Amino acid sequence: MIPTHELTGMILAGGEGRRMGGRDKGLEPFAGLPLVGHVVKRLEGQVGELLINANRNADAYRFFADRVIADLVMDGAEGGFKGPLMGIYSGLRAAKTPWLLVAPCDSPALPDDLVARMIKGIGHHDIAVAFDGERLHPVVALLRTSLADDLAATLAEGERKIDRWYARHDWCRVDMSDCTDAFANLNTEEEKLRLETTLFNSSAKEAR
Ligand SMILES: Nc1nc2c(ncn2[C@@H]2O[C@H](COP(=O)(O)OP(=O)(O)OP(=O)(O)O)[C@@H](O)[C@H]2O)c(=O)[nH]1
Repeated sequence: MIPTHELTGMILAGGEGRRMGGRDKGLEPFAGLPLVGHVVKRLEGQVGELLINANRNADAYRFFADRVIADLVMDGAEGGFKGPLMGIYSGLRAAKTPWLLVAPCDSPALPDDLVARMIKGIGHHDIAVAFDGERLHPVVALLRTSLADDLAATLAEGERKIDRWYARHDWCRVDMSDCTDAFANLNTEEEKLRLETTLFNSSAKEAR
């Protein structure tokens, strides 16, 4: 089992948010909190250091994390916004622990016991990826930070697909088919409104 002090948490919030009009999705107000705040609640206290990976508004994100990191520049040729695999790489390099747990900023309903499930599910593998019963969620993953050099080489080859990089390694799925709804993510204003209503309704039901 991976102890908390050997695990860094990182919330990916480095995207362009094009489908949200170019807004910084992690800072979008959602059910009373900036979106990223909901994901912070799922991870805090269950990881050692908590990082947020963001390519803008670092000052705003700093409030929510121990450290804010931007995407690394590869060979002086690339800046941010090159996709989430670049964010994962930046996290693998920034983490001071043997393990990194990654979660996206735009999934506010992730399970409260996400960290425990991922730790239990990884067994002796090097990468664990959440599986909702139908699809994999490559940005919900637990990884060995010693994979950073390999990922650097893979990025240098031009690879940007997360699942293709995982497939080169000893990886496993972590079954979360009992909580498919937890992986709802929001990309557009419409999805944001719909999910906000769903979440508010469900908490109202729970309160009764
Ligand atoms: N670090 C980093 N994270 C990214 C990048 N692109 C996407 N992400 C993150 O990956 C997760 C999924 O992102 P998407 O919804 O596919 O992309 P997005 O840029 O947020 O939104 P769109 O531009 O509408 O596709 C989110 O947590 C994003 O913040 C990137 O270039 N760098």
